[in-house]
Amino acid sequence: MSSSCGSSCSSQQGSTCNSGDARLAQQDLAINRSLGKIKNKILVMSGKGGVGKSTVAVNLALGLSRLGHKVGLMDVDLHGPDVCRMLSLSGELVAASDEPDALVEPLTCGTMKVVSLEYMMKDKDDAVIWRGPLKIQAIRQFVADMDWGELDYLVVDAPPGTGDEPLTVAQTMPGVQAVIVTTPQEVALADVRKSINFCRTVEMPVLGLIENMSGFVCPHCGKTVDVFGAGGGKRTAEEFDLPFLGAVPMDPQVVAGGDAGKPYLSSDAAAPAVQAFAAVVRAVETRLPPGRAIPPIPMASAGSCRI
Ligand SMILES: Nc1ncnc2c1ncn2[C@@H]1O[C@H](COP(=O)(O)OP(=O)(O)OP(=O)(O)O)[C@@H](O)[C@H]1O
Repeated sequence: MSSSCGSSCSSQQGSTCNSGDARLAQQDLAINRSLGKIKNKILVMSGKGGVGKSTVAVNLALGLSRLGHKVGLMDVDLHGPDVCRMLSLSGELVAASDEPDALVEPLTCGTMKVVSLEYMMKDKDDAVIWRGPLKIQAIRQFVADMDWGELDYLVVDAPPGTGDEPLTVAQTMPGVQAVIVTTPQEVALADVRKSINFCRTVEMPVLGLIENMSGFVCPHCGKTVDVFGAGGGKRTAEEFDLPFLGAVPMDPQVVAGGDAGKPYLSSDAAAPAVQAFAAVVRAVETRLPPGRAIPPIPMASAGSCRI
């Protein structure tokens, strides 16, 4: 971490650097302690915006928790933090005690622990104009200061692209694996290839690809209309020799659910997209088994949510 000081520190700056280094080293310890209790970390990312990454992150976390796993969900998408809105989750993040180094309790939604960088903003409608180092520090602090407890899965929702947020997650969370979300059209697939190359560069394994908005199943005749084409996600997965975790069709209920703060997995279980999401959740569970499953303990909800 001393590299952040540069080599031209004056002696006075040097002492600032040293105290900064000590603080970072202490934070590293806290991060390691926090992550040591988390069995699997999943970063949900996409090359392109609006492909359904937050929708996938929320429903994947919810699906895994419904299978009886202990799940945490962390939203590090500072520019469009949607996770709490999608869960109708409100409440305050509070420290467990008055001690200066007390851990902060995440919000709870059913048995899920949820944290969003949204809580770093004074006004939730403010635009975030943060430079890289501030974002990096905020994410590190969110990992270090949260009382995640023991988790089978921590699902992290990152903003689109390969910027500071996914890079910080990849560098801060050893063992984290990427789930890459795409839509079937070629422009989205071109960006997915960049995401795959990013994962290779930072040596983050790719757990698999998901093709979202993969056709629209007509509720009247049951016929599938390939609005954005179909099969591109699977082809890209094959091209890069990566697992394909499944294709989720378009369903207007996904939008309605997201806007109403009711996660899609809670809608009609017979809907093709609900079944497709459930299959994706099972594919993730199979490829990334939780190890020794810890029976879920229902937690008192610190906020309110609609799952
Ligand atoms: N399978 C689907 N069928 C219909 N609508 C969907 C589907 N998946 C996502 N959506 C809708 O598409 C919009 C974008 O989804 P979402 O916010 O999850 O994307 P994102 O990739 O996280 O966006 P951003 O780049 O802004 O972070 C939302 O209105 C969401 O409800």
